[in-house]
Amino acid sequence: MKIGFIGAGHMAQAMMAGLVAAQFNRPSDILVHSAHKAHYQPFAKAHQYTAVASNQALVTQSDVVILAATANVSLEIITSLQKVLEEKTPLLISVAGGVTLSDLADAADNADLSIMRAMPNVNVAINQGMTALVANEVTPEADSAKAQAIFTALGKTQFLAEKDFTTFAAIAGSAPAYAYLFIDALSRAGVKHGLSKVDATKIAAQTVLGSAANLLVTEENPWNLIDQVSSPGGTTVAGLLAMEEAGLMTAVVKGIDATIERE
Ligand SMILES: NC(=O)C1=CN([C@@H]2O[C@H](COP(=O)(O)OP(=O)(O)OC[C@H]3O[C@@H](n4cnc5c(N)ncnc54)[C@H](OP(=O)(O)O)[C@@H]3O)[C@@H](O)[C@H]2O)C=CC1
Ligand SMILES: O=C(O)[C@@H]1CCC=N1
Repeated sequence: MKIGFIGAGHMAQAMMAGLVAAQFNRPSDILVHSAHKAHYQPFAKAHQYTAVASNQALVTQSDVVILAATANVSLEIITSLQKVLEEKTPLLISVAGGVTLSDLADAADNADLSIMRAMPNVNVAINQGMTALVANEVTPEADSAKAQAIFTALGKTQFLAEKDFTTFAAIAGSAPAYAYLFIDALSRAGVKHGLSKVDATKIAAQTVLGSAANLLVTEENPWNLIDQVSSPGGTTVAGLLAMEEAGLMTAVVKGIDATIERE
Protein backbone atom coordinates (compact mmCIF):
# COMPACT_ATOMS: atom_id res chain seq x y z
CA MET A 1 0.00 0.00 0.00
CA LYS A 2 1.43 3.38 -1.02
CA ILE A 3 0.91 5.95 1.72
CA GLY A 4 1.49 9.55 0.71
CA PHE A 5 2.25 12.25 3.30
CA ILE A 6 1.44 15.89 2.67
CA GLY A 7 3.86 17.46 5.13
CA ALA A 8 7.14 16.21 6.54
CA GLY A 9 7.08 17.78 9.97
CA HIS A 10 7.09 16.27 13.44
CA MET A 11 3.80 14.40 13.14
CA ALA A 12 4.41 13.08 9.64
CA GLN A 13 7.94 11.96 10.54
CA ALA A 14 6.65 10.16 13.65
CA MET A 15 4.05 8.26 11.59
CA MET A 16 6.55 7.34 8.87
CA ALA A 17 9.06 6.07 11.45
CA GLY A 18 6.37 3.97 13.14
CA LEU A 19 5.15 2.47 9.85
CA VAL A 20 8.67 1.42 8.89
CA ALA A 21 9.41 0.07 12.39
CA ALA A 22 6.20 -2.00 12.22
CA GLN A 23 7.19 -3.17 8.71
CA PHE A 24 3.72 -2.03 7.65
CA ASN A 25 5.11 -0.98 4.30
CA ARG A 26 8.44 -0.58 2.56
CA PRO A 27 10.16 2.81 2.96
CA SER A 28 9.88 3.32 -0.80
CA ASP A 29 6.08 2.95 -0.52
CA ILE A 30 6.05 6.01 1.75
CA LEU A 31 5.63 9.07 -0.48
CA VAL A 32 6.29 12.58 0.77
CA HIS A 33 5.87 16.17 -0.32
CA SER A 34 6.14 19.28 1.85
CA ALA A 35 6.39 23.05 1.48
CA HIS A 36 10.15 23.23 1.05
CA LYS A 37 12.07 21.14 -1.46
CA ALA A 38 15.23 21.73 0.61
CA HIS A 39 13.52 19.92 3.46
CA TYR A 40 11.52 17.03 2.02
CA GLN A 41 14.01 15.92 -0.65
CA PRO A 42 17.04 15.26 1.61
CA PHE A 43 14.69 13.95 4.31
CA ALA A 44 13.15 11.40 1.92
CA LYS A 45 16.57 10.43 0.57
CA ALA A 46 17.97 9.85 4.06
CA HIS A 47 15.15 7.41 4.89
CA GLN A 48 14.68 5.84 1.43
CA TYR A 49 11.18 7.31 1.20
CA THR A 50 9.93 8.51 -2.19
CA ALA A 51 10.05 12.29 -2.64
CA VAL A 52 7.24 13.60 -4.87
CA ALA A 53 7.38 16.98 -6.60
CA SER A 54 3.89 18.24 -5.74
CA ASN A 55 0.85 17.53 -3.57
CA GLN A 56 -1.09 16.79 -6.79
CA ALA A 57 1.42 14.16 -7.95
CA LEU A 58 1.41 12.66 -4.46
CA VAL A 59 -2.39 12.17 -4.60
CA THR A 60 -2.12 10.57 -8.02
CA GLN A 61 0.52 8.09 -6.86
CA SER A 62 -0.88 7.13 -3.42
CA ASP A 63 -3.52 4.64 -2.22
CA VAL A 64 -3.91 6.56 1.03
CA VAL A 65 -3.10 10.26 1.49
CA ILE A 66 -2.32 11.54 4.98
CA LEU A 67 -2.72 15.28 5.33
CA ALA A 68 -0.14 16.21 7.96
CA ALA A 69 0.72 19.78 7.01
CA THR A 70 0.42 22.78 9.31
CA ALA A 71 -3.24 22.87 10.38
CA ASN A 72 -3.89 26.41 9.11
CA VAL A 73 -2.89 25.58 5.53
CA SER A 74 -4.77 22.28 5.40
CA LEU A 75 -7.94 23.59 3.79
CA GLU A 76 -6.13 25.59 1.11
CA ILE A 77 -4.10 22.46 0.29
CA ILE A 78 -7.32 20.44 -0.16
CA THR A 79 -8.82 23.22 -2.28
CA SER A 80 -5.73 23.11 -4.52
CA LEU A 81 -6.31 19.35 -4.94
CA GLN A 82 -9.97 19.57 -6.05
CA LYS A 83 -9.31 18.61 -9.66
CA VAL A 84 -6.96 15.69 -8.98
CA LEU A 85 -9.27 14.36 -6.24
CA GLU A 86 -12.07 14.16 -8.81
CA GLU A 87 -9.92 12.03 -11.12
CA LYS A 88 -8.27 9.88 -8.45
CA THR A 89 -10.01 9.18 -5.17
CA PRO A 90 -7.61 7.75 -2.61
CA LEU A 91 -8.66 7.51 1.01
CA LEU A 92 -7.86 10.91 2.51
CA ILE A 93 -6.93 10.96 6.20
CA SER A 94 -6.39 14.33 7.87
CA VAL A 95 -4.52 14.65 11.15
CA ALA A 96 -5.01 18.43 11.22
CA GLY A 97 -6.14 19.59 14.63
CA GLY A 98 -9.44 21.52 14.62
CA VAL A 99 -10.23 20.93 10.93
CA THR A 100 -13.57 19.13 10.63
CA LEU A 101 -14.73 16.50 8.15
CA SER A 102 -17.25 18.95 6.72
CA ASP A 103 -14.56 21.67 6.38
CA LEU A 104 -12.47 19.16 4.43
CA ALA A 105 -15.36 18.02 2.19
CA ASP A 106 -16.25 21.68 1.49
CA ALA A 107 -12.62 22.48 0.62
CA ALA A 108 -12.56 19.49 -1.75
CA ASP A 109 -15.95 20.57 -3.13
CA ASN A 110 -16.68 16.87 -3.30
CA ALA A 111 -19.37 15.29 -1.14
CA ASP A 112 -18.50 11.78 -2.42
CA LEU A 113 -14.92 11.73 -1.18
CA SER A 114 -13.91 9.24 1.54
CA ILE A 115 -12.44 11.45 4.23
CA MET A 116 -11.32 10.42 7.68
CA ARG A 117 -9.87 12.34 10.56
CA ALA A 118 -7.19 10.83 12.76
CA MET A 119 -5.76 12.42 15.89
CA PRO A 120 -2.51 10.59 16.66
CA ASN A 121 0.22 11.57 19.08
CA VAL A 122 4.00 11.60 18.67
CA ASN A 123 4.34 8.23 20.35
CA VAL A 124 3.32 6.63 17.04
CA ALA A 125 7.05 6.94 16.24
CA ILE A 126 7.70 4.00 18.59
CA ASN A 127 4.37 2.23 17.87
CA GLN A 128 2.97 3.34 21.23
CA GLY A 129 0.57 5.95 19.90
CA MET A 130 -3.00 6.66 20.93
CA THR A 131 -5.06 7.67 17.92
CA ALA A 132 -8.71 8.66 17.57
CA LEU A 133 -10.45 7.97 14.25
CA VAL A 134 -13.67 9.12 12.64
CA ALA A 135 -14.94 8.71 9.08
CA ASN A 136 -17.37 10.81 7.07
CA GLU A 137 -20.69 9.33 6.03
CA VAL A 138 -19.59 8.27 2.54
CA THR A 139 -16.47 6.38 3.65
CA PRO A 140 -16.91 2.65 2.92
CA GLU A 141 -16.24 0.18 5.72
CA ALA A 142 -13.19 -1.13 3.82
CA ASP A 143 -11.58 2.35 3.95
CA SER A 144 -12.30 2.71 7.68
CA ALA A 145 -10.70 -0.69 8.20
CA LYS A 146 -7.68 0.41 6.15
CA ALA A 147 -7.22 3.51 8.31
CA GLN A 148 -7.62 1.45 11.46
CA ALA A 149 -4.98 -1.00 10.23
CA ILE A 150 -2.52 1.84 9.58
CA PHE A 151 -2.96 3.38 13.02
CA THR A 152 -3.12 0.02 14.81
CA ALA A 153 0.38 -0.59 13.42
CA LEU A 154 1.30 2.66 15.18
CA GLY A 155 -0.28 1.91 18.58
CA LYS A 156 -3.79 1.91 20.05
CA THR A 157 -6.81 3.28 18.19
CA GLN A 158 -10.28 4.35 19.12
CA PHE A 159 -13.19 5.39 16.90
CA LEU A 160 -14.68 8.49 18.46
CA ALA A 161 -17.55 10.86 17.68
CA GLU A 162 -16.17 13.93 15.95
CA LYS A 163 -17.59 16.21 18.66
CA ASP A 164 -15.13 14.62 21.11
CA PHE A 165 -12.03 15.11 18.93
CA THR A 166 -11.06 18.39 20.57
CA THR A 167 -11.07 16.84 24.03
CA PHE A 168 -9.17 13.81 22.73
CA ALA A 169 -6.61 16.08 21.04
CA ALA A 170 -5.96 17.72 24.41
CA ILE A 171 -5.66 14.61 26.58
CA ALA A 172 -3.92 12.41 23.97
CA GLY A 173 -2.61 14.54 21.07
CA SER A 174 -1.02 17.30 23.15
CA ALA A 175 -0.67 15.32 26.37
CA PRO A 176 2.71 13.71 25.61
CA ALA A 177 4.10 17.24 26.10
CA TYR A 178 2.37 17.44 29.47
CA ALA A 179 3.62 13.98 30.46
CA TYR A 180 7.17 15.05 29.52
CA LEU A 181 6.71 18.16 31.65
CA PHE A 182 5.72 16.02 34.65
CA ILE A 183 8.67 13.68 34.08
CA ASP A 184 11.00 16.67 33.81
CA ALA A 185 9.59 18.11 37.03
CA LEU A 186 10.29 14.79 38.83
CA SER A 187 13.75 14.70 37.30
CA ARG A 188 14.57 18.29 38.32
CA ALA A 189 13.47 17.52 41.86
CA GLY A 190 15.90 14.59 41.79
CA VAL A 191 18.66 16.93 40.56
CA LYS A 192 17.80 19.40 43.33
CA HIS A 193 18.51 16.61 45.77
CA GLY A 194 21.79 15.57 44.17
CA LEU A 195 21.07 13.07 41.34
CA SER A 196 22.50 13.63 37.88
CA LYS A 197 19.94 14.86 35.31
CA VAL A 198 20.53 11.80 33.13
CA ASP A 199 19.96 9.35 35.98
CA ALA A 200 17.01 11.28 37.39
CA THR A 201 15.28 11.48 33.98
CA LYS A 202 15.70 7.74 33.35
CA ILE A 203 14.39 6.93 36.83
CA ALA A 204 11.38 9.28 36.45
CA ALA A 205 10.53 8.10 32.92
CA GLN A 206 10.63 4.39 33.88
CA THR A 207 8.48 5.12 36.94
CA VAL A 208 5.85 6.93 34.86
CA LEU A 209 5.98 4.16 32.22
CA GLY A 210 5.53 1.42 34.85
CA SER A 211 2.74 3.33 36.59
CA ALA A 212 0.83 3.79 33.33
CA ALA A 213 1.30 0.10 32.46
CA ASN A 214 0.10 -0.96 35.93
CA LEU A 215 -3.03 1.18 35.53
CA LEU A 216 -3.78 -0.32 32.12
CA VAL A 217 -3.13 -3.91 33.26
CA THR A 218 -5.16 -3.71 36.48
CA GLU A 219 -7.87 -1.40 35.06
CA GLU A 220 -7.99 0.12 38.55
CA ASN A 221 -9.24 3.58 39.32
CA PRO A 222 -6.06 5.69 39.69
CA TRP A 223 -7.08 6.65 43.22
CA ASN A 224 -7.00 2.99 44.33
CA LEU A 225 -3.42 2.71 43.10
CA ILE A 226 -2.55 6.03 44.79
CA ASP A 227 -3.88 4.57 48.04
CA GLN A 228 -1.74 1.45 47.57
CA VAL A 229 1.40 3.61 47.39
CA SER A 230 0.43 5.79 50.34
CA SER A 231 1.55 3.98 53.51
CA PRO A 232 -0.16 5.22 56.69
CA GLY A 233 1.87 8.04 58.23
CA GLY A 234 4.34 7.67 55.38
CA THR A 235 6.19 9.80 52.88
CA THR A 236 3.84 9.53 49.87
CA VAL A 237 0.81 11.02 51.57
CA ALA A 238 2.96 13.95 52.74
CA GLY A 239 4.07 14.51 49.14
CA LEU A 240 0.54 14.19 47.73
CA LEU A 241 -0.85 16.76 50.15
CA ALA A 242 1.96 19.22 49.37
CA MET A 243 1.34 18.76 45.62
CA GLU A 244 -2.36 19.36 46.08
CA GLU A 245 -1.67 22.44 48.22
CA ALA A 246 0.34 23.76 45.27
CA GLY A 247 -2.67 22.99 43.03
CA LEU A 248 -1.33 20.20 40.82
CA MET A 249 -4.71 18.80 39.76
CA THR A 250 -6.20 22.26 39.17
CA ALA A 251 -3.12 23.23 37.16
CA VAL A 252 -3.53 20.13 34.93
CA VAL A 253 -7.25 20.72 34.36
CA LYS A 254 -6.62 24.41 33.60
CA GLY A 255 -3.94 23.36 31.11
CA ILE A 256 -6.35 21.01 29.35
CA ASP A 257 -9.07 23.71 29.35
CA ALA A 258 -6.60 26.13 27.71
CA THR A 259 -5.65 23.47 25.13
CA ILE A 260 -9.31 22.93 24.26
CA GLU A 261 -10.06 26.67 24.13
CA ARG A 262 -7.13 27.27 21.78
CA GLU A 263 -8.54 24.86 19.19
N1 LIG B 1 2.93 17.45 16.55
C1 LIG B 1 2.00 16.66 17.09
O1 LIG B 1 2.23 16.02 18.15
C2 LIG B 1 0.64 16.52 16.46
C3 LIG B 1 0.31 17.24 15.33
N2 LIG B 1 -0.93 17.07 14.74
C4 LIG B 1 -1.26 17.80 13.52
O2 LIG B 1 -0.26 17.51 12.56
C5 LIG B 1 -0.13 18.61 11.66
C6 LIG B 1 1.34 18.95 11.51
O3 LIG B 1 1.85 19.32 12.77
P1 LIG B 1 3.41 19.24 13.08
O4 LIG B 1 3.99 18.07 12.38
O5 LIG B 1 3.55 19.36 14.55
O6 LIG B 1 3.93 20.58 12.39
P2 LIG B 1 5.35 20.87 11.72
O7 LIG B 1 5.48 22.36 11.74
O8 LIG B 1 6.41 20.06 12.34
O9 LIG B 1 5.17 20.38 10.20
C7 LIG B 1 4.34 21.04 9.31
C8 LIG B 1 4.63 20.51 7.93
O10 LIG B 1 3.71 21.10 7.02
C9 LIG B 1 4.41 21.25 5.79
N3 LIG B 1 3.67 22.14 4.91
C10 LIG B 1 3.33 23.44 5.09
N4 LIG B 1 2.67 23.91 4.00
C11 LIG B 1 2.58 22.86 3.12
C12 LIG B 1 2.04 22.71 1.81
N5 LIG B 1 1.42 23.70 1.19
N6 LIG B 1 2.14 21.50 1.22
C13 LIG B 1 2.76 20.46 1.83
N7 LIG B 1 3.30 20.56 3.07
C14 LIG B 1 3.22 21.75 3.69
C15 LIG B 1 5.76 21.78 6.23
O11 LIG B 1 6.69 21.64 5.18
P3 LIG B 1 8.27 21.94 5.32
O12 LIG B 1 8.78 20.92 6.31
O13 LIG B 1 8.82 21.71 3.99
O14 LIG B 1 8.38 23.35 5.81
C16 LIG B 1 6.03 20.85 7.41
O15 LIG B 1 6.66 19.65 6.98
C17 LIG B 1 -0.96 19.75 12.23
O16 LIG B 1 -2.15 19.83 11.51
C18 LIG B 1 -1.25 19.32 13.67
O17 LIG B 1 -2.50 19.78 14.13
C19 LIG B 1 -1.85 16.17 15.23
C20 LIG B 1 -1.55 15.43 16.33
C21 LIG B 1 -0.31 15.57 17.07
O1 LIG C 1 -0.03 21.53 19.17
C1 LIG C 1 -0.84 21.25 18.28
O2 LIG C 1 -1.59 22.11 17.79
C2 LIG C 1 -0.94 19.83 17.76
C3 LIG C 1 -2.32 19.23 17.87
C4 LIG C 1 -2.19 18.10 18.87
C5 LIG C 1 -0.78 18.05 19.20
N1 LIG C 1 -0.10 18.96 18.56
